[in-house]
Amino acid sequence: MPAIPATSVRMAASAVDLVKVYGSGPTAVRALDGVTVGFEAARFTAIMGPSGSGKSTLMHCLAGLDSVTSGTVRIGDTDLSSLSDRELTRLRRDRVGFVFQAFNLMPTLTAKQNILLPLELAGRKPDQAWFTTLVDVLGLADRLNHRPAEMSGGQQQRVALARALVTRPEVVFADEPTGNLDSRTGAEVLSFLRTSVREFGQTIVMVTHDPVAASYAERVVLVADGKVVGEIAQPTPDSVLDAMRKLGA
Ligand SMILES: Nc1ncnc2c1ncn2[C@@H]1O[C@H](COP(=O)(O)OP(=O)(O)OP(=O)(O)O)[C@@H](O)[C@H]1O
Repeated sequence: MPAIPATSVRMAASAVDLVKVYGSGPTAVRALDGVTVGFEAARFTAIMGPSGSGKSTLMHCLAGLDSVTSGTVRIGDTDLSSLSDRELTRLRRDRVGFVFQAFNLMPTLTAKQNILLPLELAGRKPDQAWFTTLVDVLGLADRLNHRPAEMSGGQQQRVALARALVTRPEVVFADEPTGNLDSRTGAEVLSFLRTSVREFGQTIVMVTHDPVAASYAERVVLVADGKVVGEIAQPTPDSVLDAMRKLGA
């Protein structure tokens, strides 16, 4: 059997020479200026950088939520530019999960209905054991029949996490998932994200401004002026803060 080279790690999401320009002419903004970066499967990576550096744009392009000006984006081995709009919609639905700062739950649906919505839209049957695991680990068992307005912010974000993971997506993109939470509730959400990577092999890519939140990740990718300018392995709040200060953030 041929040996697998030590360098062959599986990328859940990647970009090569990614450029994103908003607008045209003198007012054009080069939000991403040639980004090449990979996000390994079953790893928890944070993206950090000063305000306006291109973090959200990078994540939106990786997730197929925004078009790219040039360069290549892949989810797994799939080049997003090779997909029709319909195929892209299906890829986002079936292979990617999203968590946003504003929980984006459907107000008229119960927690359970919100969690199961992605499967419903895909016409897929829930894996009952996986659903129960998610609900238990997230402590949502006694909230399943509540509507979002009847839940705290932390509970709503836990429902959003369950919804993002229920399809077992190849990668979950989280945009400031703790931005609207107090620090204790935020820590619970971050601990769950870490658990989902360690115990369930989930891949997480998270944009954050918070060095403490970033320290839950295994790796921090630093972005400045639309470029990847460095990374930190096994980040701590101090090492992240230090790197951010050097970027002038
Ligand atoms: N839809 C848009 N149209 C025009 N310019 C945009 C658009 N979206 C983002 N930009 C610009 O692209 C650049 C990068 O924005 P982006 O939101 O990706 O940065 P960010 O690092 O996520 O910022 P923040 O930390 O403040 O959320 C900024 O200069 C921003 O003003």
